[in-house]
Amino acid sequence: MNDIIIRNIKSLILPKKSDGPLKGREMDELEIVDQAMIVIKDGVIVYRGEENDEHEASEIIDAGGMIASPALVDPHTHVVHGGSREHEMALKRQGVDYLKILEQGGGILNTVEQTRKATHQELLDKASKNITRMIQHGVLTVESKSGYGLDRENELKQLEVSREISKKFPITMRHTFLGPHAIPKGADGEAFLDEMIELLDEAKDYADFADIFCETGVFTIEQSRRYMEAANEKGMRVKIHADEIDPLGGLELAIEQDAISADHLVAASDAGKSMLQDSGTVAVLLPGTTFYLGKDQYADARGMIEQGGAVSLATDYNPGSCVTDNLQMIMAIASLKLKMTPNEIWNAVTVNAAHAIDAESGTLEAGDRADIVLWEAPNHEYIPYHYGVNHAHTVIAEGRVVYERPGLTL
Ligand SMILES: N=CN[C@@H](CCC(=O)O)C(=O)O
Ligand SMILES: [Zn+2]
Repeated sequence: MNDIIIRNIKSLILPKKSDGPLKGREMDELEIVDQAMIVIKDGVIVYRGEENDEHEASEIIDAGGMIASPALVDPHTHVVHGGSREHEMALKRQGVDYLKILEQGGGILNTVEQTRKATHQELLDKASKNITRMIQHGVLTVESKSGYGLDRENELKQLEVSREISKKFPITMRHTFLGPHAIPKGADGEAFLDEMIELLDEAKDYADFADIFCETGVFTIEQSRRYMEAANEKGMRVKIHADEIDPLGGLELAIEQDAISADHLVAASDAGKSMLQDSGTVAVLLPGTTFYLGKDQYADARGMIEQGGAVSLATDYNPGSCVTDNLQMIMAIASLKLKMTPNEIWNAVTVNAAHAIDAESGTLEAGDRADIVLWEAPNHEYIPYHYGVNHAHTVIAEGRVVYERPGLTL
């Protein structure tokens, strides 16, 4: 006997299973099965496809004509941090630049102060609220970075909290050590980087990946290369915050260092974009950040896809440059500003996002974890179209309903 059958699914959205990320034209392919069902046993998929009468289960969920998909994957977040930075909103609107705020000791460094002050429990309680909202919005796989500690004690504290979240919630997590996220006030960049390279030996017991913020006034290409080489030598797969504001050649460096992902890429060079096709690096685009910083130039998703690259999307949830837990909002911005097609967007927040963090690919094959979302929407194109609201109605983690949208109490 199976545990659960989900019946009466209007359409089932199925990204294509593949060993690597979907690249170029493949990103526009999506299988849609109409009038579908999903059968689950012991938290894994037994069958998904056209509805039939061949299965029995102890529990039947009537999807009532909703659409279903694998749960979403958010492959770039800074969900563990202290404090908040709403006071920066006014500064930014007055035209003060994001990097200028950092240079003056604000921005990331402000969050560093607040994160250092916070206890483990305070960080856990705060991040739990964000994770709860992410789950309510249909996300069951999340990458989480450190980077607001900038010293041994506080970087490891962030990573410990991150690991505790994965025990507390029914989600899959990947943890990333982002020690070189900024240069602490008064510190020497080179000496600080040496410290962070040394810390990799301990961080690798807590984190799956090593990341660095390569940007003007933060870490140079040469420094980023030094860090990535050290991490690779220690057997850690690398990631990089690259070409977010200035075209430094971070994407080329990511590919040279066989990074699992290169993230941001708003100012990536044409040479870098053309190299994506033959690389194992996923371009993780964060258009919510461009939107939130009030900029006009977005990452060239079309150029990357048309040249055969693999593109993914993430919230980049963080307290300064993109304060949203809602990946559906990012799907809308990807449609409006990155000009990605609905199929590309769905692949970018499922299978390609999973490949960007080496997680299960979320294609609902038999044997896969039953992480599923029932969406109150007539079709998959509707979700990026009707923006800014939550379309997730029921979220199922490993075959268990963990969220159901509450109604009004009138
Ligand atoms: N750009 C660098 N790091 C984060 C922002 C962190 C912050 O502003 O607190 C990002 O990915 O956008
Ligand atoms: Zn980031």
